Amino acid sequence: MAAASLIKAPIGQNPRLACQAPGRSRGSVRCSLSSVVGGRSEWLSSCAVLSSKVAALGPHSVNGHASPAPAPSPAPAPEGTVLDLIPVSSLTGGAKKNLPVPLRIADLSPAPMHGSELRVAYQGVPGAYSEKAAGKAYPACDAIPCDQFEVAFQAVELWIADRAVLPVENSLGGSIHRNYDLLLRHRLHIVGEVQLPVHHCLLALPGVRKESITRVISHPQALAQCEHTITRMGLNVVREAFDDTAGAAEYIATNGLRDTAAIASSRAAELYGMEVLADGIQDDSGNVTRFVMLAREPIVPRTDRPFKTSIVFAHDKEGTSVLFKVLSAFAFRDISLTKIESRPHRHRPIRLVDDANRGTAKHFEYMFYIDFQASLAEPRAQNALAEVQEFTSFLRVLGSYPMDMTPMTAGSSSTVASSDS
Ligand SMILES: O=C(O)C(=O)C[C@]1(C(=O)O)C=C[C@@H](O)C=C1
Repeated sequence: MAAASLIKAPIGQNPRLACQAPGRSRGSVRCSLSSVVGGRSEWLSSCAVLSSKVAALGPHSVNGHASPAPAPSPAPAPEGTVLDLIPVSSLTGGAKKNLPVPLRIADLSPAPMHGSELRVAYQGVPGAYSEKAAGKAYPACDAIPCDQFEVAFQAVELWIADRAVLPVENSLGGSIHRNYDLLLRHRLHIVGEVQLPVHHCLLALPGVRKESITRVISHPQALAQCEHTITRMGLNVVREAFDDTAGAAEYIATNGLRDTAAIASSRAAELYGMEVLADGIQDDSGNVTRFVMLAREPIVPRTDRPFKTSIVFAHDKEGTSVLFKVLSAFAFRDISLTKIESRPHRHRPIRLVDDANRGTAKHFEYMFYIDFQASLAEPRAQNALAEVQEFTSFLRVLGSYPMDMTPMTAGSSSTVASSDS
């Protein structure tokens, strides 16, 4: 992929949740990104800050999506007024409206809302693959577009959304590292996974011919997934990264760009009045992206269907030798791993070896992410984790959730791999 420059996504027809600089909020959620970085106590206090910001927004909807957290509070009655003396049951009509509504069991339950009421945050604008993944994970949900992955996490934390559906890996482009980092920085739980066949199209404004295109814009993952096909098509183009695939199509349409094409879905073509110049341009017809479903509460792990468990761990002294020990804890119990990923440890970026090691070499410390095929309800998984805990200085279970068992044929999109909806 050619070096990519990031185009600032325009604020187009699609309202979406956005992170904005303080003081620039226009009906969207403002959030302090730096405040959510750090340890647990920092995280908790930052939640309080973010929650109070949402409360300060009042009972209005956010980009058209009602937020239940800051419910309209009744005007407080002055102490010792007549309201204190009248039994509630004897009040009718308007007077009753001013009294607090009793909490119901449903208000206390962390269980998700059902059916069309479930609000699901995704990154991108309508027509993005993430929107389709949200619909596959939670049919008939109210899908909430967010301009960044971080915003989707915060939308769930702040009760603006009930779930987030975010991509973590693709069969051609590999891992979406940003979401691995965010999983660690936030306290959401993985409650399901969904695999989506991704079928890319080359879109341009109506009447534009391939020969007049000098630039192709899209999400970096989509550019990577179509890299060879675009080259093979003989297009003499620069490739530039954009926030999301559908956003790239929208940008071309909004600005009337006749020298630029977007890699996006056929649904994005319909939504933004674009023409499909080429269909199925992903380098492999079996191109699949795996998304995870995130919630504020974990689901109860079960053993009556195939489950997957995702963990992240680190060790502050032994470095990568701990990896060998951890892998053996799973191997001895016949537990298969489906994914292993490493990310640099933020707070220990580079360590110079000391004199005793007589070297000048530098190395990084890593956080390791592992997905294994077992439910946390299984004793073998519990025993493996108990052993892993002995070897590691940090261990967190990101979630134990039903596996998406959809057969991976291009175009298939039937299974919902979640037991929480
Ligand atoms: O840009 C989009 O349409 C997205 O939903 C994002 C995304 C990704 O992040 O990988 C999702 C699926 C495809 O792999 C390409 C892009």
